[in-house]
Amino acid sequence: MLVLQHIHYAYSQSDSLSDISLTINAGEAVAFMGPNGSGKSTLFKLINGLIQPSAGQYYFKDQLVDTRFLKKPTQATALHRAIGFVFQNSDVQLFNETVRAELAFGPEQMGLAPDVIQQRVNDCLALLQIEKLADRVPYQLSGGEKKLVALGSVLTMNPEMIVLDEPFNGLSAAYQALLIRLLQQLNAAGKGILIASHNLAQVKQVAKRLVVFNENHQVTHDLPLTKLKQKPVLQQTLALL
Ligand SMILES: Nc1ncnc2c1ncn2[C@@H]1O[C@H](COP(=O)(O)OP(=O)(O)OP(=O)(O)O)[C@@H](O)[C@H]1O
Repeated sequence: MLVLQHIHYAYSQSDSLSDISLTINAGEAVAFMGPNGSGKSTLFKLINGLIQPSAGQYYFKDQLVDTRFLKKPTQATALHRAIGFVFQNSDVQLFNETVRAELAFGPEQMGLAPDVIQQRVNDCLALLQIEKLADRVPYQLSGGEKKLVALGSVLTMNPEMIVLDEPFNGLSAAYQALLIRLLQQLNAAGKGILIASHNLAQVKQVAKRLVVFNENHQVTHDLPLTKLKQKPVLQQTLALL
C-alpha cells in the first residue's frame, strides 16, 4: 500500500529523514521506535502528505505522491481518507465546537447521509467509551480526553490505515489498555496500524513488525517483533527509550 524509496527530508540544512526505504502492505501493524528527534513524526507527516520528500519517492497505492499528486483535490482527499492520522499533539487536530461535531466532521466532508453519520458517531463514542463527552467543547478537555476524541474523529472516517503518533501519552492505565484492545481489534478487522511509541511493552501488544530509527534519522532495523528476542542488545536499547 505504501512504498518509500530512498526518502530524505530536511526541515532546514540537515536531514530529519535519511535514506529511508520501506514497504508497508495493507493491513500491517507496524511499530516505529527510536530516540527523541530520530524522525518518527516526520515520517508520519510525510506518509500523510503533509510534507513532501526532499529526495526519494513515496508511492501510495502505486501512485507517486508528489506536489502534483497532492495538488489534485481528488487524489489528496483519497490519501487523507485512506490514512487516518492521530497527531502527537491533539490540539492541532480538534477545532469543532463539540465532541459530537468533531466526530461528525470527517464523514460530513465525505458527503455521507446524516443517519449514517449519526450511527458512526454513536458507534465511535461507544467504542472509545467517551459518550459522556459528546456535548463538551474539545478544546476544554483534558489531554487524555483530547487524544481519544482525536482518535474518534479519525475512526468515523473508517480509514484503511491508522497512523498514531505516541497515542498512549497522557492516557490513564485503563484507557491505555482500552486503546491497546481497540487497536488489536481494528488490526484483526483488516485495518493497517502504524504506531510511534517509546513503550516497547505496549508496542509488542499492538504491532507485528518493528522499524527502528537511530539518532542519525536512519532505519537501522526492520524485523518481525517475534524475532526481537533473538536480539538482546536491541531489546535492551529499546527498553531504555
Ligand atoms: N517543524 C520543524 N522544524 C525544524 N525541525 C524540526 C521540525 N520538526 C522536527 N524537526 C527536527 O527533525 C528531527 C526529527 O524530529 P521528529 O519530530 O520527526 O522526531 P521523533 O522521532 O518523532 O521524536 P520524538 O520521539 O521526540 O517525538 C529532529 O531533529 C527535530 O528537531
